[in-house]
Formats: sequence, structure tokens, C-alpha cells
Amino acid sequence: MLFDWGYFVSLFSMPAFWRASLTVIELSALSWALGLAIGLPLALGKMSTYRLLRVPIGLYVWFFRSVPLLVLVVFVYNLPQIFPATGVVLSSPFYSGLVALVVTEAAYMTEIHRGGLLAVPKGQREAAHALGLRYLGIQRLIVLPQALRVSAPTLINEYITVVKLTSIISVISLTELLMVGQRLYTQNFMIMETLAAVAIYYVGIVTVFGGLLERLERRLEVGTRTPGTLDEHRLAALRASLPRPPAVSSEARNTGQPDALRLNQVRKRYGSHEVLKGIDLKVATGEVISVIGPSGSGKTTLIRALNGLEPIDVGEVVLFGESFITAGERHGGRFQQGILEVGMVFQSFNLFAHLSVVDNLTLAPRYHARLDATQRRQQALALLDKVGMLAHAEKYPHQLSGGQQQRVAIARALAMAPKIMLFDEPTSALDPERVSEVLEVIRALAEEGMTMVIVTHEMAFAMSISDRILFMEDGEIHLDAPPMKIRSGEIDPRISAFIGPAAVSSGGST
Ligand SMILES: Nc1ncnc2c1ncn2[C@@H]1O[C@H](COP(=O)(O)OP(=O)(O)OP(=O)(O)O)[C@@H](O)[C@H]1O
Repeated sequence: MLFDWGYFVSLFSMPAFWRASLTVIELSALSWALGLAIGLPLALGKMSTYRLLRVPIGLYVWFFRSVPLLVLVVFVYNLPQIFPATGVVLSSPFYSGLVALVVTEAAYMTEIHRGGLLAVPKGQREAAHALGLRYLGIQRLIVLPQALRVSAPTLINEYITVVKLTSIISVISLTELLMVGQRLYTQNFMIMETLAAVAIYYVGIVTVFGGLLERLERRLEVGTRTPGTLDEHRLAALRASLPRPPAVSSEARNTGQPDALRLNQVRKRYGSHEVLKGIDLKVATGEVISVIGPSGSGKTTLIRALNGLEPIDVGEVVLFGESFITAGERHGGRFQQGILEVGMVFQSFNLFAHLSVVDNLTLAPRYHARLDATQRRQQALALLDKVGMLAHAEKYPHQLSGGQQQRVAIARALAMAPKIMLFDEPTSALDPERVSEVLEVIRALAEEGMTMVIVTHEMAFAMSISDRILFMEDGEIHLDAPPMKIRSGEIDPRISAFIGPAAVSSGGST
């Protein structure tokens, strides 16, 4: 039997096929978009620490990924037999098909989104938290934009799957493409020509809409964006238009003001391992404290406890004379206000990878509705200038070296005008030749009078910049002394050896 090309071609001008194509487009787009929207909160719920959310969502995903779509479609279409009230909607094959597809797609999308959400580094959530963003703000501004980019190729693939799955809805007599074709070939027996045309209609829909989504994906991809460095001429013009960066908000020390920070008997354990064993500490306004000690002694845990990134089990953190964090309590108005007064810089920078350098700086002020958009940008540029990064303002984090990223991270923390800066091993992830550029920025802040607590392994730097050095070991502070006392040799020789003779005798150089 020959292939009837004339008949085959005539099928592309048949209104019934075009109407059916429209049905397929509507059904697939709606199912995909609703599945995508519903899958997102389900994925967040499935990752939640609350069992009451996690378990039912897990069961939903397991069940609806296991049930064949065909079975579900027929079941939903016949639901009015049990619940007559549902007939208002479900007697329509389109809406029955839509419900079945959405229920199935939401289960698949939950897992796709979960993959995207897991791909966003935890450090970025912590950086956002340290900038005072709350859960929903962190999800909306940091996590979801990046998670969606990660899962975009799989989401687009899922759209193509949905387009093809709409053919199953023909089982309940929806006049989609396959149904129109079936009606034709049962009358004229031109099976091959009709099915070939049906296939081409599907291919056309997938090509057009899948292609559009892929274009959108490419536009959203930041990894391919490579804005350049500003040249000297533009840099000079920009610099001339900038305001002075905000001054460090520190009052003169020893003026009878309460301590900037005070820790009262802070304890923290992980399981049976007590990592902080009743830490008492006072940091006066304008003071620079360096925390040193062997690996695993609790330095990072201590500094993370100072801004609530790590909950404490016992004790209290007091900020400028007011209770800030107590055991088991890291929320409420005082905590949210306090967190804005404490800036944090992380070992691994934790810049927001989907935002340009300048947008990294404006994000938190925008979230907290500080200044207007122009002022925020001007302030951000001024801070970038202060850390020597103005020429790179429009770049993305992936375009920067480690030292440059860390300088941006410092400027980002400063954008919220904190009264205290915490540094958690700010140079540990850097190549040796990049260390000094970051240390110089920290030194400049110290000279301006910023109150700072710095966890560091840079002994000479700590000795040169600090008012006091804390030596931690096994969750306790074994030494709290000014560098002068360390240099005078009045301390435990073991600690002196840890600091190293070169650093002890250096008296200043880094
Ligand atoms: N989330 C966690 N769960 C369990 N144990 C942890 C956790 N975080 C830290 N610890 C443990 O607490 C102890 C102190 O860790 P911490 O990171 O505070 O030490 P550190 O002095 O900063 O070390 P380093 O200089 O190597 O960074 C270590 O024994 C570590 O294994």
C-alpha cells in the first residue's frame, strides 16, 4: 500500500487538528505550570525538619509517582460516581485530564525542585541569615532563583514529557491530537498518514515551546555572563560621583558604654561532645579580638554562636547591654534587630552566585527597605571602592578570585552598617598570595575603630592588629591577653610555641 502524500499534506490545513493542538498546548502548559508551582512548596516541605510535613509529602510523592497516569485519568473522570458534586468540574475530559496530570506532575516536580534546592550551597543561606533575612526572604531572594536555574533543564524536559502525556487523556474522549487522528483513520483507514501527521503536530508543539523555554533558560544562566572590569577612565568618573562610604559606627571605647558583646557562661554540645564549655567573654566597643587555637577547639562554633548561626544550649549573648541570644532562643524582635548590628564574614565567602557584585551589596538594604534604590547603589559602590573592588562592580562572583570575593563579602556585610564585625577564618580558603589583600581590608577597618572578633590562623596578623588574643582549646578560653603580654613572655610557653616565635616577635608585620 502506498503512502498518500496528498492526504497527508491536507491534514495540516484541517481545523480539527489545529483546535486539538490548541487543546494540547493549553493542557500541557497548565499542567506543567501548576505542577511546577505546587511542587515547590511540597519540595520545601519534604526538606523540612518537621516530620508532620515531611512524612505526608513523602507519601504523596511515592504514591503518585507509582500510579500509572492512565489509571489515574480514568479514576478521576469517574470520581463523580462516588462524589456527585465533583461532576461540575470532572465531567469535562479537559478538567479531569488536567487534575490527573497536575497531581502526577506535582509529585515529579517535588523531586526535581528538591534537587535544585539541595544544589544551593548552605553557606549562602547562612550569609543571608547573617544579613537579617528571614526564612521566606531567603527562599525568595537567594534559594529559589538559584534552585530554578539548576533544575531548569530537567523542568524543560518535564514539559516535553507532559506534552506527550496529554495523548493519554484521549482515553476519556478529550479531543486532543490523537483522538482527532483516531476518529479520522477509523473512517478512512489511512492509519499511517494520519499518525504521521499527528506525530508532526506533537513534534511542532515540542519544538516551539520547548525551544522557547530553552531560550529562557539561556537568558537566565549567569555562568555565561562575563561583564568586564571598568577601565581607568570610567572608574575615575564613577568614583568622583560617589558619596563617602558610611563611617564605622563605633563610639570611643571606655566611655562607660555597655560592652559591645558579652557572653555569659555559654555552653554548646553536639551529642555527647561539649564544644563550648561555659565561655565568659567581654568585647568592648572598638576592640579587636582575635581567637586562635588548634583545630577543633571550638573557635568557629564560638563565633557562629555570636550571631545565632549556631544555637547555644546554656548561657546568654548580650549585645550592647541587652539580651540578644539565650539558650534555645534565636528569634523575636530583639534578635532580628541585633542581627543587623552584627556583620559576618565567612571562610568560604558565600557570595550570592546569581547576583552581580553590586547586587550582592544592595540585596540586604533592599530587603530591609533602607535608603532608596539610587542611594543603595551609590552606597554599595562606595563600599566596593573602599575594599578596592569598584572596578569589578558589575561582575559576577564566578569571575572573581578568592581574595576579590572575600573583599566583596566584607563590603556586603558593611552595607548593613553593622556595629560589630565577625570574621570566621577569612583567609583560610585563599591562596597565600591573596591573603594580604584581605588582611589589609580588615586592618583598615580595625584602624577606623570597628569592633571585631576574628577567628584566624594568621598569627602575625592577629598579633599586629588585636587588642586581645584569645587562645581556645577544647572548648575553653585558656588565654585572654593583649599582644604585649604575649610578647613579654609572661604566658604559658605551650601557647607561645603555638603562636610561633616569628609571630610573637614580629610586632606588626603580616
Ligand atoms: N554541626 C556539627 N555537628 C557535630 N559536631 C560538630 C559540628 N560542628 C562542629 N563540630 C565539632 O565541634 C568541634 C569544634 O568545631 P569548630 O569548627 O568550632 O572548631 P575550630 O576550632 O573552629 O576548628 P578549625 O580551626 O579546624 O576550623 C569539632 O570537634 C567539630 O568536629
